[in-house]
Amino acid sequence: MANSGFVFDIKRFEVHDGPGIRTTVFFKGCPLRCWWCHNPEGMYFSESVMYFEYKCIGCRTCVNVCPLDAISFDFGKHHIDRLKCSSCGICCESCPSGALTCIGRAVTVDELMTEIQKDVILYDNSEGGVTFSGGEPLVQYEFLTDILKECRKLDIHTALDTSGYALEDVFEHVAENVDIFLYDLKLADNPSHIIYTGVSNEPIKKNLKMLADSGRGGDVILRFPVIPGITDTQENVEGLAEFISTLDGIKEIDLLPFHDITEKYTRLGMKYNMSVQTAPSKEKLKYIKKRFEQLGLYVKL
Ligand SMILES: C[S@@+](CC[C@H](N)C(=O)[O-])C[C@H]1O[C@@H](n2cnc3c(N)ncnc32)[C@H](O)[C@@H]1O
Ligand code: SF4
Ligand code: SF4
Ligand code: SF4
Repeated sequence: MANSGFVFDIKRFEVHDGPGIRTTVFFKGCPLRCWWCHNPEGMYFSESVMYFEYKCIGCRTCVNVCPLDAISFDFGKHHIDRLKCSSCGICCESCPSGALTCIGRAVTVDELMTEIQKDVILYDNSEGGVTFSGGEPLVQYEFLTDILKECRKLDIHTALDTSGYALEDVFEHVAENVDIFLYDLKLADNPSHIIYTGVSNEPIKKNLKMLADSGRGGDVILRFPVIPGITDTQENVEGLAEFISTLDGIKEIDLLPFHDITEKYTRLGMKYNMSVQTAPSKEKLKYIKKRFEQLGLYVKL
């Protein structure tokens, strides 16, 4: 039994992560590397050091305390050598202005349940609950299962915001304790999926098909990130429509138009692969909406 897990955020009063008012718990770690990911701080399992330039007062405390000499000022500009950094967190603790922040912390099942239970009244009044997102929550499947079981005991509604990328038996085991799934579909073509996310889409399709075949299609809300030039092409939309049409019971797909987060990647010292920084056009969204409506789906935008 996993008594603790690693999370990077807990947001209360969320209204976009499933029905009603919800608390969203963001798990650290993800096996995918989607080019457009707006939560890059969730990709790595270790703590992520974020640097906010506008808060830095240039005191150089961080340079002096770093045990690995990973911080320097190059021509007056703060620099973290990410290859040297071990994410020990000492610089974040010592920074007087909050310019350096360490993202990610361990929480026990009890601590997380205490946090989740703070808003039980709101969940009850709004038919809401708790959503597990990330990163990819399935990576910490033992911890996730423990939390899901606790929520079920207390009759707290649960949603799993997932890429669906997991071994079949792991997915099946976790799914037993989940009320609804916010299940992402990104790219229909496998070679493209590998290029843009780093992994095959086969386990993702298989796990979704398994849910639909077991009569749980009605518990699935599909999510489609509309990424200009990558996922919003006619070829991809047709490919996904073809796959979705083989799934029983699914009634809804939510379109998530691309939004740019270049700044977050800069603060994390990570490379941002997206060359396009604009949202998809209204015409494109209209076309995609119409195409999925033709499958009899309710399309939320
Ligand atoms: C960050 S992911 C976490 C859950 C899970 N790993 C997944 O991919 O579904 C949550 C949602 O954000 C969407 N998303 C990620 N980056 C985005 C971006 N730049 N613009 C719009 N949606 C994005 C994903 O497609 C997914 O539906
Ligand atoms: S987290 Fe630790 S190793 Fe990394 S830069 Fe800060 S002090 Fe140095
Ligand atoms: S300790 Fe904080 S404020 Fe001081 S130089 Fe480092 S990042 Fe800037
Ligand atoms: S699967 Fe989700 S969390 Fe992981 S990189 Fe892709 S969008 Fe980000």
